[in-house]
Amino acid sequence: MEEEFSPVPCPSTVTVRRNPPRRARATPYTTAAKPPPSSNTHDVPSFPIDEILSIQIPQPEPKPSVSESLKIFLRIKPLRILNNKGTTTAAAAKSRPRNVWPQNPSKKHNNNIAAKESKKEACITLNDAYSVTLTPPQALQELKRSKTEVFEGFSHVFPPNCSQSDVYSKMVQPLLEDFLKGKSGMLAALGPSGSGKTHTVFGTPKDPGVVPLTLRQIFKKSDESSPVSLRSFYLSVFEICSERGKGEKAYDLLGDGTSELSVQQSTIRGLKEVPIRNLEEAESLIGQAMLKRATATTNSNSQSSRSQCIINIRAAFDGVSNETKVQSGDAMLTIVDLAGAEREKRTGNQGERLVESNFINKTSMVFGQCLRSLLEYQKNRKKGLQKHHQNSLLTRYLRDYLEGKKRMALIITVKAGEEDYLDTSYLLKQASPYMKIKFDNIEEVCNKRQLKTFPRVEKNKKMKLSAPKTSQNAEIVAGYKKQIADEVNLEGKKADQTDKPSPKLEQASEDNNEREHIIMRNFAKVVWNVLKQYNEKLKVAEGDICSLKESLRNEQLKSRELETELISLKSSCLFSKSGLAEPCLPELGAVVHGKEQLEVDTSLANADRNVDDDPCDLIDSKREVTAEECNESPVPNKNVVPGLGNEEISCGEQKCAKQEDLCNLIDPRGKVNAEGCNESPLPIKHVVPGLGNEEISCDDQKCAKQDDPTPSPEQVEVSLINNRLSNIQTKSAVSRRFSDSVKQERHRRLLPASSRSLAEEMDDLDIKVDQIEKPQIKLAETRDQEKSESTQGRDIEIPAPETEPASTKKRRNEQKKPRRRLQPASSVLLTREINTLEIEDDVAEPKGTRGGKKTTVAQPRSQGSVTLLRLLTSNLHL
Ligand SMILES: Nc1ncnc2c1ncn2[C@@H]1O[C@H](COP(=O)(O)OP(=O)(O)OP(=O)(O)O)[C@@H](O)[C@H]1O
Repeated sequence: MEEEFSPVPCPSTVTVRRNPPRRARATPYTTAAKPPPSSNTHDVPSFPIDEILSIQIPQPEPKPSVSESLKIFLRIKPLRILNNKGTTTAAAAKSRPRNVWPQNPSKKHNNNIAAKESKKEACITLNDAYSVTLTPPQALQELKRSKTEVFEGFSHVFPPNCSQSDVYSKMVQPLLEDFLKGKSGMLAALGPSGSGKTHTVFGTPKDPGVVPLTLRQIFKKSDESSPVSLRSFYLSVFEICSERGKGEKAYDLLGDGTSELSVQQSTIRGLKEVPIRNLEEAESLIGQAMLKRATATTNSNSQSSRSQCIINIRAAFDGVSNETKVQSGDAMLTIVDLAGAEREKRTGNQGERLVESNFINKTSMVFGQCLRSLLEYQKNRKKGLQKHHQNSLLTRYLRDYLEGKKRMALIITVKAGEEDYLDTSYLLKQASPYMKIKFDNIEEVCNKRQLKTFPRVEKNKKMKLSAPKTSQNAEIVAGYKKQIADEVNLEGKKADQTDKPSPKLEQASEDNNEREHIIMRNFAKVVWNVLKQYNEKLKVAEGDICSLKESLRNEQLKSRELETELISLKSSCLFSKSGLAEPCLPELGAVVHGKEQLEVDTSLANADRNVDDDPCDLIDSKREVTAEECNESPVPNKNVVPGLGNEEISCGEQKCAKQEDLCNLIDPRGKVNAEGCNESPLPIKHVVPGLGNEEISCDDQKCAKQDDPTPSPEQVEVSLINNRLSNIQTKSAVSRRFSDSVKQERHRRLLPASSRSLAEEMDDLDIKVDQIEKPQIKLAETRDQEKSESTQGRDIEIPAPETEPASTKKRRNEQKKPRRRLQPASSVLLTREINTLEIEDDVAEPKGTRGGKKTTVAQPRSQGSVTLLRLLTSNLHL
């Protein structure tokens, strides 16, 4: 047991397959056959648009036009015909003259003919249902004028012993089926006189022919298919004969009276179309027509037809389908019994009968010409169709059939006797090529404009001679007839309460399904094409989007590179700035300038707080400003520390001490402006590198006052400091109390002789410079002088420090561009002397211990200086 549960030893090597074998993606075709798994119902596959778009829809092949050959039937007349008694008699002997003329006078002669006919052999034998063999008589064979021929290709060959029903079922039944479906058709009987055309078409009461059997079948089907028939049948019969060889005339065989029809062009007017409601009425009308037809007794036929007889059976579909709501049309079934061509020798016709015979032969000839022309036209359509139909009234009436536009059938009746060999041979040779005639199935085209809404009324007066036009209306709507018939059948079935649908109904539903299928297929094709076009456009748009994205990415890279380059340039320029170099770029300079301005503002704000706290400290912190005011000139002892907010530009320790001592005195009058500095004859310029307002000149302050009478906090602060310091200076004191001229005079008096000359020179320079300066500055000076004078004897109120906008300050700084002025050497010496004098004066004053180191330079003070100092001191205390 332990061995069974022992762990399986690990293999020495393990093969891990990382990528399992992949299978090809299943196509819709492969997946369609498999049932969808029930477990993956939530996994909706992606729409296989690619596969669908790749499918090529096969284009439907054009339907070949439905065409059929001309059907030609052959019926062989029996040599011997059974009589009513059941005995066999010769066909010729059986013929009983009815309209006796010309009658054979000798009864004996007829008996001889019958005897001869019984002894003769047949010239035509039936090979099969579609071919016959024609054998010439022995006499002709000996003369070698003719030989045995085989004629084949018939639709059907009716043997001599065939019945009328056989002929009907094989020949007429298909036509009748199409006729009931709404397709018109025509059947014509051709053959020599006495061959049995009339017998085939009409028959006898005991052996009815095609027409009676058709009528029977029509009413039989009508009764069976639709109890409430929506179809109406009409019958019209007329004949075309010659009138004494002068022309053709049409007679209505169903009319009364003269029954002559008016023929205009191809239209027969006055033809009576009798509605037939049942078989009895129809047979009665047919019998009436047969009695009126012109016949005559010839040697070939005791009751030979002397006219072309046309029977029309029209079916009118007047009902309306409940489903399709379309109206029906008509169909026409035309049966023609032609007069038999006859040879003069055989018929023995003379006189008027001979004229009739010529007319009959001519009509038969034109009929044959039309068929041959149609055959040639179908073989070579470039040749054109010969209009032989215009040569006879009958062919004009049957034009559409003879031009192959409608379907027709021919039955050739022949006699099988040896003496009939020539007639039969001639006819078969003529008719054999007709078997190649094709009829296009153009009748199935439905023209809805010709549909009729209500049942037709009887049309007896007018009838168009052109049969195609008459029947076209009915044939165009053939498709709808079928639907109506199906609807009728459906109603009939409903009445019978039978669940099983009729074949017609199924056919109708199949037709509807086929139609819907065709519509949906065409619609799918259109949608398919649209989808393909959209797919192509979508691909193009995606390509554009990709290119735009690529260009955008490139632009972003370029922008980043430019930014990096700009930053490097800024950094390099900042380094250059730190080395007291000008900014490399204006923007960078502006940035640096703004930064410096911000630093200055910050420092000034701090100074404001210091001033508020202790004006003396303010003086200390801003001492360099005062030093600049006083020692902007290239004085050797001037110390400039650029870049520091509290750069100390000290004129000497004793000066600072003096400032500290005098701060309390200056404070109440702290509003004294610093323009006093400029009032000195020396143009003093103050430059403090590293500050936003590096150069603070008294001239600039004056300009600022002109622009803005309300001093900014910084201005007030700086001016306060400067004034305080300048009050210490003798020069400043003097300048506050005297005008320029007085000041100059005082300078002259105070300065030594050597310095006085220099001072005069400096005055000249100053005057020249002042003349160059703007008038505003002069006005400001004047105003400041007045203000300074007005401040005498009253306290100066220091306005509360206000925050000056940075923009205003910047503008003012921009306007107050520092103007460097070169000073001559004499001016330098004079300034130095003045400073020395001031320092000496200051030193002479008693000083406190505050302010740091004190300069202990002891120089002898002149009397004038002492007086001046006293005067200044006394004035300050006023
Ligand atoms: N198949 C047949 N069976 C029995 N009798 C026939 C047959 N064919 C013709 N007959 C008879 O032959 C005779 C002549 O026939 P029919 O009148 O039909 O000839 P036809 O071709 O019409 O001649 P026509 O052109 O002169 O009018 C008729 O009496 C007819 O009954």
